[in-house]
Amino acid sequence: HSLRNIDELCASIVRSHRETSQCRVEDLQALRWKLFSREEIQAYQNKSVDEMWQHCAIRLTDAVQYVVEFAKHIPGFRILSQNDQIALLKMGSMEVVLVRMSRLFNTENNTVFFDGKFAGTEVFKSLACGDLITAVFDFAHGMCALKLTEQQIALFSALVLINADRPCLEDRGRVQRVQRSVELGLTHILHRDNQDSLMHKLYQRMAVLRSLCGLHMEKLRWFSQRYPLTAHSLFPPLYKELFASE
Ligand SMILES: CCS(=O)(=O)c1ccc(CC(=O)Nc2ccc(-c3ccc(CC(C)C)c(C#N)c3)c(C(F)(F)F)c2)cc1
Repeated sequence: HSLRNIDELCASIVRSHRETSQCRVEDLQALRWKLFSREEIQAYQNKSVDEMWQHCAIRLTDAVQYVVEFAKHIPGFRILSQNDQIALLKMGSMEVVLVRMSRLFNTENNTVFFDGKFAGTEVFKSLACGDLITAVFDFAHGMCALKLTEQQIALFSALVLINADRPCLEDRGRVQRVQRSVELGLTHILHRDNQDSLMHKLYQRMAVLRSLCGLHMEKLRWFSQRYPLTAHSLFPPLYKELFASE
């Protein structure tokens, strides 16, 4: 890999990240004090479990669709087989959504951008998934503490997605080669920013992400058993395809 290739790789991943972010972080920073009123919070808390799950599944699927677009523009992702692309998205898209979501987190009042305003954990009470929501918020806090730049987040997101350790890959060797080039890109960016020490912290974040998404799948299994009709006929097809473990 000549340096020029790595620079080109980083530039295309950063461009893809910017073009596939549902909204620009600077626009949302202006909204960071736009909180839900007591009545609006009450309305969310009055929703039934399956109503709130369906509402969140739709919001999550919106965010996942942008991650699918991001993946398709990563050089090296496109050259993978269809099956390997699906396998990587099945395991990694939720993780990238959570990395992206942490950019829209206000650590001063512990709120995250959701449905057009900034929501605290109490908004999600009717999901009956307090531990998952707490874990999502804690992860966002941890990510904010690293104060990553958009370029660092772009390369980190690509690395979260292109992970050769994922189960059921057809051509693990090819995924490894793409993963290594993205790793080189991330270390190159961190070195250029004089933040080499961030690399091991980012690997720790990846481990937390994996357990977080494991918890999400566990809750989804619980929910699908309890509310099969909602899970099978009211969830967005992409959500079911990516997260339902059938
Ligand atoms: C700036 C562009 S962007 O970064 O792409 C972007 C652009 C828009 C948004 C808004 C957005 O979609 N926020 C949102 C969506 C769903 C959820 C959520 C809801 C419930 C659950 C639990 C599960 C049982 C369904 C989970 C999980 N796991 C996640 C959340 C938040 F995590 F906060 F609860 C926020 C966020 C980023």
